[in-house]
Amino acid sequence: MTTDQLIHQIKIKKSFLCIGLDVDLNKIPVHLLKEEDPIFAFNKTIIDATHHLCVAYKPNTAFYEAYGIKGWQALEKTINYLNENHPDIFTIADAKRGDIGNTSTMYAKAFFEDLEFDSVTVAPYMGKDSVEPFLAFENKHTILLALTSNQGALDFQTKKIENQELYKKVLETSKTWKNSKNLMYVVGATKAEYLADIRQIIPDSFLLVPGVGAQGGNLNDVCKYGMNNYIGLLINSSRGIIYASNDNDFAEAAASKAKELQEQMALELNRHL
Ligand SMILES: O=C(O)c1cc(=O)[nH]c(=O)n1[C@@H]1O[C@H](COP(=O)(O)O)[C@@H](O)[C@H]1O
Repeated sequence: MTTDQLIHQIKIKKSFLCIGLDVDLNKIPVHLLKEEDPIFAFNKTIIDATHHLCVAYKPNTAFYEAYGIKGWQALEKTINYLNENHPDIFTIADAKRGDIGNTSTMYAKAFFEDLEFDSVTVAPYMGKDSVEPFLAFENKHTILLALTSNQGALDFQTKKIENQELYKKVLETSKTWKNSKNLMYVVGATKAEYLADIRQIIPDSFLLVPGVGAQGGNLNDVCKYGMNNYIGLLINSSRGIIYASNDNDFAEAAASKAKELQEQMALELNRHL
């Protein structure tokens, strides 16, 4: 999917919500555990109930890898279900990969060619030659970790080297890489106060912003400092939506939480556009 198509979807749906499909078998309704593939059954029901309220889904691959081959099969079924039934929805493999060049190429093939995701999250730590193999794929997006939502983000990302914070160096340097137009960036919703500075360096790029809901990030602050002329935001919530209830009404409860966020986003879009 191209960025223009994503922006078009945001305008149609009045939503820049990304729903995180972080499936934990200890948290899903017990009746689903009787299904042949409980993870896919859960995802399908959540997708059916929420697809009109969001523009993106983000399965975090850890939650699938943890269940071995069955988990990976559930991930494959989930992306196939999305691509067949909702081709207008942007898909993110949250895998946080990145390695020496030939290995990164294989990671990119796994997520872009085999599983056919639109994007993958990538760590910048190994530098240019670890990220460019992902950027080489046409109409696919590499979402680079810039400033993450967790406490440990302060251990390295905000530390200064050569008088500049490391996360700013990541943003600036990555702009010089081949096919950098295919980059988006992760900035945690818990770090909204940094967004004005971030927008100075990357005014036009899309940001994936996780951390509203369970981690306490504020949607209004993120929009105030992070939204640009192309909207430029995908705001993710995982647990706050998919585990709104662990009873028979889990899909309705998820849809209602997603709708709450979508309505706030519609207000922000009205204010901004
Ligand atoms: O790359 C991510 O998506 C990510 C980056 C980050 O800085 N913080 C962060 O929470 N995430 C992911 O976003 C999701 C947040 O989930 P909830 O806290 O349940 O909404 C998880 O899949 C995290 O792995």
